[in-house]
Amino acid sequence: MEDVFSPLRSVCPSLCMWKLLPEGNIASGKTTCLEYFSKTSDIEVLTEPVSKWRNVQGCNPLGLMYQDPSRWGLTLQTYVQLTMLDRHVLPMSTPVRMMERSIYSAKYIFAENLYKSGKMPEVDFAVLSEWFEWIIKNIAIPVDLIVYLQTSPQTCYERLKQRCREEEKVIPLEYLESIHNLYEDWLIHHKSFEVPAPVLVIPADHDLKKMLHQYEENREKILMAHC
Ligand SMILES: Nc1ncnc2c1ncn2[C@@H]1O[C@H](COP(=O)(O)OP(=O)(O)O)[C@@H](O)[C@H]1O
Ligand SMILES: Cc1cn([C@H]2C[C@H](O)[C@@H](COP(=O)(O)O)O2)c(=O)[nH]c1=O
Repeated sequence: MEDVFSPLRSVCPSLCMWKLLPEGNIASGKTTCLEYFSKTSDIEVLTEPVSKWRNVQGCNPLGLMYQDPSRWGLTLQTYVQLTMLDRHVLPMSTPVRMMERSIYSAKYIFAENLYKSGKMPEVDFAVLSEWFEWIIKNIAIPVDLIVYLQTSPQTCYERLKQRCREEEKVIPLEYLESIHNLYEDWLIHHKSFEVPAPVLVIPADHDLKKMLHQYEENREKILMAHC
């Protein structure tokens, strides 16, 4: 797709090409956040390709992974990595892009969790890791801001049950606690992996009304802080 802003960018190189990633635990409210900002003009919103993860050529790697993580974890995570990369490299057609999660959280949070919990065999993790390292070394994946929706695992557990996605019915609270801890170590405590962009933390245990209020309060920081 043609980059419609390229003539202007030669005059002003920093011209508002702003890529931000809402990140957070499962059912923390990322999609709801994206839906809210999608009403703003000149923003492109890329939701997570969960429908692909639930149906690739008639197969459901997400469902298979939750049923038998040791057998299907690599299958799912390989496909998540591919579909995330595909989204990262899409040419931008608006000055601001919000992309739900990233190739980074797929690896640093979900693949890591499978491996650390003993559910991904070492060889699977090694192969996935080599793919990941090759990608981030050879393909530019620019990110300007991470918006971390910080929730308690308990809140996510309640929202997850309310959303009631068939594949996720087997998820226990402990799984959300592990994902939460990995996110906190990565984005808050800086204890695990390199963080690819500055992080804006938004407390996200609140009801929808308060969340929308917080999004408005942070609108400038979220959308255009660099311009
Ligand atoms: N602030 C909120 N308070 C209560 N329920 C919420 C809130 N934000 C989202 N939800 C609900 O929680 C569920 C998960 O939200 P969603 O935006 O899909 O999360 P994510 O995309 O992070 O998985 C949905 O049913 C959604 O309607
Ligand atoms: C990135 C990623 C996601 N998943 C799983 C976790 C959830 O069940 C869905 C995503 O839904 P959400 O409501 O947007 O959190 O996909 C995974 O297993 N591995 C991954 O890398």
